[in-house]
Amino acid sequence: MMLANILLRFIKSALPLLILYVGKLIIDQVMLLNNAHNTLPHTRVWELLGLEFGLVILSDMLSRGITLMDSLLGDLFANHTSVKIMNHAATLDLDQFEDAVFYDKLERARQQTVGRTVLLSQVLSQLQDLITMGFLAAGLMAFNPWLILLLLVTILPAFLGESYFNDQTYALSRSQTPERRELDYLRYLGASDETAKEIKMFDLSAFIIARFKTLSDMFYRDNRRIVIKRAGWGTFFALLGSAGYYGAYVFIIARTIAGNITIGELTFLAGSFRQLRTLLEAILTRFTAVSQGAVYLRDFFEFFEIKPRIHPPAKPLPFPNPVMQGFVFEDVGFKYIHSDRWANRHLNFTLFPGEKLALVGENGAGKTTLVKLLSRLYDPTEGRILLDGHDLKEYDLTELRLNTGIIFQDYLRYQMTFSQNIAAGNIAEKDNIELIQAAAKQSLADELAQRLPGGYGQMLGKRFFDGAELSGGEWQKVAIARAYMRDAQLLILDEPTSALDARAEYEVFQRFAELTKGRMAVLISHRFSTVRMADRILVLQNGEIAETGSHEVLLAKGGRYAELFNLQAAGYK
Ligand SMILES: Nc1ncnc2c1ncn2[C@@H]1O[C@H](COP(=O)(O)OP(=O)(O)OP(=O)(O)O)[C@@H](O)[C@H]1O
Repeated sequence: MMLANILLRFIKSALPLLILYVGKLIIDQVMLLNNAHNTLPHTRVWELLGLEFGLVILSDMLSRGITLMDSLLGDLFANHTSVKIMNHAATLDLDQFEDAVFYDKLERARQQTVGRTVLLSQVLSQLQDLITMGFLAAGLMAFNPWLILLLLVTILPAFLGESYFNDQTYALSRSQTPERRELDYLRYLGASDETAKEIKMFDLSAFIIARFKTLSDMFYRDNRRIVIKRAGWGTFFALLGSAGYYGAYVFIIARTIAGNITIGELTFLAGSFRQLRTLLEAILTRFTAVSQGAVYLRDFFEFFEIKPRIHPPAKPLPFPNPVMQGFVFEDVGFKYIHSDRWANRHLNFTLFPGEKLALVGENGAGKTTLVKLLSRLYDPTEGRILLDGHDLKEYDLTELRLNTGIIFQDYLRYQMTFSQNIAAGNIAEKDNIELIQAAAKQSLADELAQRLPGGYGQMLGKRFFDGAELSGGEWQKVAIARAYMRDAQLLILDEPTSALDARAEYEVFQRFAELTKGRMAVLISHRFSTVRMADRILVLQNGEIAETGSHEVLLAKGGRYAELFNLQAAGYK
């Protein structure tokens, strides 16, 4: 399609000169026939007119074909780049997403797919117009080369001016990316199904709108400065261009009056000149758009230059099945990107095959961070994690993920069907309805599906038509089912039961214990009724392990665990 587009444009670029030249022949012929003494037949002039008509029709048809291909190519380009961005984003690490600089890049790259679809056709049009100009200029050149020079000298400042202002606009918009992100966020806060409840209750809309207005006014003021300057200089340069054009026109007319050239040549030259000027203007305007597009394209490529830091080894070890020795943490420490604080430090423990481990500790103690390290969402800043005697980094990442079932406290509520929400735990099995139902039974989500009008095909969430909204605990049951979708050797539940009622939580964990028999499991919970079911408990404090042992041992010890346990127990007495 691209090649056909180029070919059509190339053919079309020769037509203006041809049409003008045939026009010149027609006028010269008419002048000849007008001569009173002439007795020549009229056929030639009609032939020429027919030829011109044919050329104009051809030019029209070529234009249609080019527009059609531009629009098809533009759509393909937009789809292709969106997919490329999503694919690349999928390869990147979790901590890269948690970085504001990265987010800005992603945001700017994303904008390219929407805003730059016409770039391709603009570049091609630019080439086409340049070739047309080349043809026209060759015609002019035959007459007087100085005219071309005059035209160039008067038009050049405009090019330079435009490219200067492009850089300015780009620099400004680049510096505004964080604020633009905030603007988008405010727009979302101000009008979205997820935020409406709180915004209404706390009456925050005036506050949000005021902030939005402050930011958008600031953008307006910054942009206005450049736009006004650009308009001023643009007008001046355009005047210069027109002066050059009319200077040349005066010259041609003078020569015609003096009888040095024919009327046909006058129309040809004046026509070439007018077209050259129109073309130059078009090229100039497009030059702004193309060079703006080109500088923005840099963001696009910058995004693709970001490479993930966590990658699979060249020769990965096969994932052990079954795991024989378990996971060993050797003095593991971890700091989040841009943070000076250790979120985890000096972690030394083993997760044995078949063991149920519970992590307890106050908010921010480092429990979630520990399981993210265990599932290799992050690599340790210091120390290492071994699986069956080999560093976790030596295993294939995909296999490791497949062998780890993890449900986070901030799991996603997919605005998809009930069964898709469960299948998210192992999307390869999305059509395996038996497996989905079995997983739902384990997590108590099955009863819920029976009550929904659409059953397993019921759309969940409020975003799409006919979606059913679930309660917090109901969503959790659906999310927990995801953990049972894969035959993972390590299951991690990071507090996904906090919204379950007491009976449901008890049942969920009973089943969890049964189902994970022989497999490794890590539970994070603030409810000691749940925690005490674990074989062993790690008590985390400020990112480090303060105590470890079974519920009974830790209670008898009378340390931190006993203190937290008694605090909670006292509330129930
Ligand atoms: N993505 C992140 N970027 C930077 N710092 C983080 C990030 N996530 C957590 N932290 C910091 O790391 C520390 C440990 O957080 P973590 O989420 O592991 O705690 P937690 O024990 O799971 O807490 P909670 O009981 O509240 O879930 C906290 O002080 C937190 O501020």
